[in-house]
Amino acid sequence: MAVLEEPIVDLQNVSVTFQSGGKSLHAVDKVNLQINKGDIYGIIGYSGAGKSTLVRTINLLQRPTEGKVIVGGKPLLELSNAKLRQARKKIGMIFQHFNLLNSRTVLGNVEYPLLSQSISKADRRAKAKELLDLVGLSEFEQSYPEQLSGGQKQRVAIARSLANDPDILVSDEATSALDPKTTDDILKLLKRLNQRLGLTVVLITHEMQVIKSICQHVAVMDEGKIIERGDVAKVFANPQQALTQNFVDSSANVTEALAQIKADQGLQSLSPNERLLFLKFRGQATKQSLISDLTELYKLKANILFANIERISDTSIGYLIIVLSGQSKQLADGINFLSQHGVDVKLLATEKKGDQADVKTNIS
Ligand SMILES: Nc1ncnc2c1ncn2[C@@H]1O[C@H](COP(=O)(O)OP(=O)(O)OP(=O)(O)O)[C@@H](O)[C@H]1O
Repeated sequence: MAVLEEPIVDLQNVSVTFQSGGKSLHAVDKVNLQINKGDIYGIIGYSGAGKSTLVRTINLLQRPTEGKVIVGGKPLLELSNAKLRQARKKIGMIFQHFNLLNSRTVLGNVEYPLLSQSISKADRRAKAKELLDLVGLSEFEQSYPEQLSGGQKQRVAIARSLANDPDILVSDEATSALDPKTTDDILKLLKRLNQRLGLTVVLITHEMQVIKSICQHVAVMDEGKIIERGDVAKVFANPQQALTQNFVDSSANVTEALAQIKADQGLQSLSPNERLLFLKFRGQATKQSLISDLTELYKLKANILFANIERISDTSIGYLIIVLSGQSKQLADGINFLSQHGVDVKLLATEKKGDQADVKTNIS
């Protein structure tokens, strides 16, 4: 759905400090975050970055130590308990482990949030059935959670989170326990709900694929702070922070390939006229035949150990890990040639000079 220029979530200077063992831990540190109505906003970071703590301030499941939490124009910290309860109903939440009631049927789980509403039993039932239909689980209304797969359980949790017609859905690692195909199905469902119901989705994850597949905007979090944010394609196509770059690299399986190459004994046989290189191509550089130019212009041979392309919106980032071999002057000239053509070149390993034929590596 179209994102409106109207913040539905407005966190101003929000901090959460925990006291443990006589020490203060700044789980969230003076964060400002505005999320517009209709957006699908992803927050990415490694474990412990503060993502859960931050999103839990949106419905005051976690009260901030300082700052303002304004949701739908209302300053939540200033509301009476009754008004806060009403405001919270407009913020649905789903979790990694679904949090379903095992003693209740699927239908019973979806009806549960409506029990405190003053609506008739028939209307409550009709609403729950409608929601189960929306998430594609009508046939399972009399089943119990333990009879369902992980993906189905998450669909029940999504239906339940929609019972009070929320404006915002907060997803706390909702796909982390699911396999890739089921993850994809759940993300598509969230996208469909965003488009059909105009639901604003705020999701946290440690996986870039999740962000790439449905989010319009992203914030990268580290040590309680947002270190980079913006349009998903812009942030990931041109990361300004090393951590953001790490997410892009691991999404392209580069991190894994580097670890494998490091562990590989074949690396030990690098000879003095060989260089192990990590090349990153972006923009124009992905469209040129630079590797074959190395052979023609510098008589160098390139043995490709790993190749991949990460597509982010209309930008491609190419990754190559190669062993380049040739005479040392030409190796230096060839590497220079690549750099001059906009390729990011990292020398991963070279034979160590001296008596021993050890390999010196830069793979981190
Ligand atoms: N109730 C609490 N009391 C004390 N420390 C806490 C509490 N909740 C979270 N923390 C700490 O705050 C920091 C941020 O935790 P948080 O769960 O928000 O991170 P996260 O990015 O969501 O990571 P994860 O994905 O592992 O949950 C961590 O160091 C965590 O141990």
